[in-house]
Amino acid sequence: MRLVVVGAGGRMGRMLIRAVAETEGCTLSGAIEREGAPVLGQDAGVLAGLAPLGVAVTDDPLPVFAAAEGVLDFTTPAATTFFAELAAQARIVHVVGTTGMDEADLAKLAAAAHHARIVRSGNMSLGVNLLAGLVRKVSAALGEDFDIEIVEMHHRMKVDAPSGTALLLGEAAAEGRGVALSDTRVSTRDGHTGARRPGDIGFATLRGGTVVGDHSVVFAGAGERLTLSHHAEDRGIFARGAVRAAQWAFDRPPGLYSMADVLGL
Ligand SMILES: NC(=O)C1=CN([C@@H]2O[C@H](COP(=O)(O)OP(=O)(O)OC[C@H]3O[C@@H](n4cnc5c(N)ncnc54)[C@H](OP(=O)(O)O)[C@@H]3O)[C@@H](O)[C@H]2O)C=CC1
Ligand SMILES: O=C(O)C1=N[C@H](C(=O)O)C[C@H](O)C1
Repeated sequence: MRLVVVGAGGRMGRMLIRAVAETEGCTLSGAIEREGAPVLGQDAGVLAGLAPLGVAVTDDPLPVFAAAEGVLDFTTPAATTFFAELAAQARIVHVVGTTGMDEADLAKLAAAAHHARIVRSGNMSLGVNLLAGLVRKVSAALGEDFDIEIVEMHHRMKVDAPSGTALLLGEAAAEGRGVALSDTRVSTRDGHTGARRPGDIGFATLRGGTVVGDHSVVFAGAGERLTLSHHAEDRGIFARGAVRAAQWAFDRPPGLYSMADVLGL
């Protein structure tokens, strides 16, 4: 499968180039960065710490998308909505790992999915998607006597909060209870907050150092506490998940899919 990596110079972009190069049946057919990026013109393989792959990083996605079968996109919400339109026009698979997208961004992805095969997830790892299933079950089993708090920590460069993974886990917890996360979500607490409202799903965000991604879902009851956690140690888990998602989506009809669909969970 001929795959393009957009945001090629980023932390995930470089991991994605490596994952494509290491996956049998996949080739890197293009690498895109934004206009003016310092890595333009560099060989994508060298950029990712590999031998040269003969693919130069460019800021012109049109000819690159036209010659590809899929695009792996871990960039920014603005870039992802732009690439979604191009991927839909080119009728290629679009794997979206970008987080921090708002309702308007998601509506644009849904529109593009009428023509494109889009796989989107706040976390492309097997472990987190299994964890989401466990959270859904535990949340359903325990009910509202147990308060749910989601704690996440990421590296100091992360720009969005709560993380896409925390929100994915929050959605799973809310589904387990049969409620909407939008009605129960509490993402900030400061000052005299009053007592915790029954049924709230709380989020706490920590940022610092080089943490790849830690998530815990705490179920706190009267006299006991259950915690389900995932610790990402290497960004390779997200990159390999993204390549797997692209291969899975190759022969699917247009639509918006999740990593749970890819993994058959
Ligand atoms: N779903 C998942 O499993 C995972 C999701 N993520 C998410 O992926 C996203 C990226 O994370 P990370 O790699 O750490 O971030 P980085 O900032 O390191 O990488 C993003 C890259 O995209 C580039 N970029 C921005 N705009 C454009 C554009 N218009 N065209 C081409 N390239 C562009 C940036 O360039 P520049 O810096 O020059 O602006 C940068 O190189 C985040 O939203 C993060 O939360 C991360 C890991 C796993
Ligand atoms: O920005 C990151 O680094 C990560 N982002 C994703 C998120 O927002 O959950 C996934 C992973 O935790 C790393």
